[in-house]
Amino acid sequence: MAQLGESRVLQLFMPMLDEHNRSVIQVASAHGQEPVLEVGPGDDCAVLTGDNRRTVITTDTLVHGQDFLDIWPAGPRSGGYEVGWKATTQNLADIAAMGAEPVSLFVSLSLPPETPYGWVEDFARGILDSLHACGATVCTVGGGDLGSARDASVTITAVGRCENPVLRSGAQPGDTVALAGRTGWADAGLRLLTTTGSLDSIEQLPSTEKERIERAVTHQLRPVSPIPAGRRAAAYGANAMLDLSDGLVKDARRIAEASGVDIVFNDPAITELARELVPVASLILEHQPHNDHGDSAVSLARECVLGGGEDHGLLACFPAGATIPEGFVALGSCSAQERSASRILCDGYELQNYGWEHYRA
Ligand SMILES: Nc1ncnc2c1ncn2[C@@H]1O[C@H](COP(=O)(O)OP(=O)(O)O)[C@@H](O)[C@H]1O
Ligand SMILES: Cc1ncc(C[n+]2csc(CCOP(=O)(O)OP(=O)(O)O)c2C)c(N)n1
Ligand SMILES: [Mg+2]
Repeated sequence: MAQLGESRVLQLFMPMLDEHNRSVIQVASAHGQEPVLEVGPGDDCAVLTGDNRRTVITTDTLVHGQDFLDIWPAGPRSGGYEVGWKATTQNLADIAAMGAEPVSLFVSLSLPPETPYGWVEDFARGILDSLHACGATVCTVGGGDLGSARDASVTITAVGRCENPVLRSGAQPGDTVALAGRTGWADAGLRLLTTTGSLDSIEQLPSTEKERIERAVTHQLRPVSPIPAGRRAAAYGANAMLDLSDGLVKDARRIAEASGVDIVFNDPAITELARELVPVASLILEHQPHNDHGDSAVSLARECVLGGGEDHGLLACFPAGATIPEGFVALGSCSAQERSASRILCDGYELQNYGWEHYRA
């Protein structure tokens, strides 16, 4: 990067973004939609054209050392491709969680000068491939910024459009609580990447187990959020929704507190979510025998499901008796808040202290 200079670095990946934007605008106009990006990268600002819908905007940052590692202890890397992918998914999920359609991304990238220039090409490819994998079919890249920093970091701002935003505060007693996408897999992947030593040994495992372990690692490095499910939830009348970034219990509590309800998960639904993770948990335990909730693979799989962040599934509350849209699985229901603070329960027990906390000592 230091040898190329800023404008040559931009020239490396801008054609890729311009081509993407042109094809998105073509797809949008073929569907009778107004092209949302009137002026893309290259001027002082992007210009987005309006339609009658509301605009939703969010921003999220990934920092080397805190959110990803260049080389993980178990061997795999988070290069430009993985960082671009993950930053994109994380922002798309927040847009989808409002019941909105992502229409443009703004990408601010700070890199150490010694970063190899291939990194930024991979980064741009990662953004575009995440858009594709998540089903964000009409999302352009409106622009961004390049800078240098000792540690790599990326901040993406995403813009979306919707008719009626689905907030966290609308859940009602009696609502069905349902999940689209996954929970627990990215956390299992993080544990595999950081604590199990080399992953070479998985080559000897039966193919179904090997496939699950690879799936967990992939969910940490390149998470996929079911973006169209957000708009579907809104169309089916969802009262509240958010994306799971910090863990099922912690994020469910955000809906519960904002709405003034309790949330009660069904134990069999949670057990079912954890089932496929049990063999992955076994491998983690071979290398790291203790966890906060006991030391059996079953309890560790459950801990990942309840407390693991970064899968960016969508948790939505649907009115009692409403049809749950395709792609969502019912996990429980909302009930009237019984105490002074909202509670998250499962099978009569209160669930506490699960989830990711940035400033934990
Ligand atoms: N530095 C900040 N300035 C203003 N608002 C912020 C800041 N950091 C977070 N927020 C707001 O606090 C809320 C929670 O943030 P966050 O946990 O990052 O959301 P999410 O998990 O959906 O990405 C969001 O509405 C966000 O806009
Ligand atoms: C090196 C490294 N350490 C720890 C983690 C785990 N981790 C980092 S951030 C996070 C939670 C989600 O991130 P956040 O920025 O809070 O997302 P938001 O809630 O803003 O969408 C988790 C589980 C990681 N991915 N990489
Ligand atoms: Mg969110």
